Amino acid sequence: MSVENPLKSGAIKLRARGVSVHFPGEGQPRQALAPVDFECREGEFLCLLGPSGCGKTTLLNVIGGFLKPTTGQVLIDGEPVTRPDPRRIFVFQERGVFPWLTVEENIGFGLTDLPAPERRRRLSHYLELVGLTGFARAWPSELSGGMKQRLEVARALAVKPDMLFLDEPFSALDAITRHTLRQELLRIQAAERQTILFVTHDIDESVQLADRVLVMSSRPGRIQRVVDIELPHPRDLSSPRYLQYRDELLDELGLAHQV
Ligand SMILES: Nc1ncnc2c1ncn2[C@@H]1O[C@H](COP(=O)(O)OP(=O)(O)OP(=O)(O)O)[C@@H](O)[C@H]1O
Repeated sequence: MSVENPLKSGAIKLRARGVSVHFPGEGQPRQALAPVDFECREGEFLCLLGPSGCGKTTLLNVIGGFLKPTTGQVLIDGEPVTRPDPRRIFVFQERGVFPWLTVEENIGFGLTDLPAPERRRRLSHYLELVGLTGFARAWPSELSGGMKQRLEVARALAVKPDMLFLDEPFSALDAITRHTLRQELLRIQAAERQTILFVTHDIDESVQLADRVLVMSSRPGRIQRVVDIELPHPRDLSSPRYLQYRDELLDELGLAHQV
């Protein structure tokens, strides 16, 4: 079945052109990222998929303005990225929430400039969106790992970022929680129409979530292939088309037919 992807004609939000990164090494600099070129459209869910050490985080750091590339540039809304921008929010696996603030204080952290009624409205909207209503006054230490991760997503969304970057946000969680949070992220994205760049080394995660998967290979990291996942949501994880995409990506990463 072929599903026309409306994102294919949307405006380009992010454009990476010839982005490469060398880190200083013993002797000569080590190339972590070969020149990469890609685009991400408004409202798209793009996954960067690749093995450990292929440069996914390095690329994300360049896109976020935390790291200057050795060559090339990243443009967001046509503007070169030169430094971190509070309109673009990162969610990392280990970054965690602020343990000294309650759930609602965590979500409200970036909202202090808003008038009180709007702040209250956002707090209750995002508490509800991530299923934490009833835990507003709880401390992070009273939450499970999955709830903390939902809190982190709520905190990121509450400031209404124009892009969301997620670096393996669910990888420390158990398989069931991970699966649930992926569903929730998709539900939230459908409601909020966020543009999302999601880093993962999990093939299933990428097929379950992405509109497009950029498959990366290592040493130096490069974009090996771009795969459009033309499946409607919610995705049936046992459908022949789903399994076909999964096999295709396994094959692409050289993991097919291994025992
Ligand atoms: N600050 C740094 N200095 C030197 N080398 C670095 C630095 N950061 C990353 N590297 C190297 O760059 C390469 C890519 O690392 P990166 O963390 O981007 O990979 P990754 O794909 O995100 O890996 P993982 O999935 O394990 O998080 C690795 O070989 C790593 O050792």
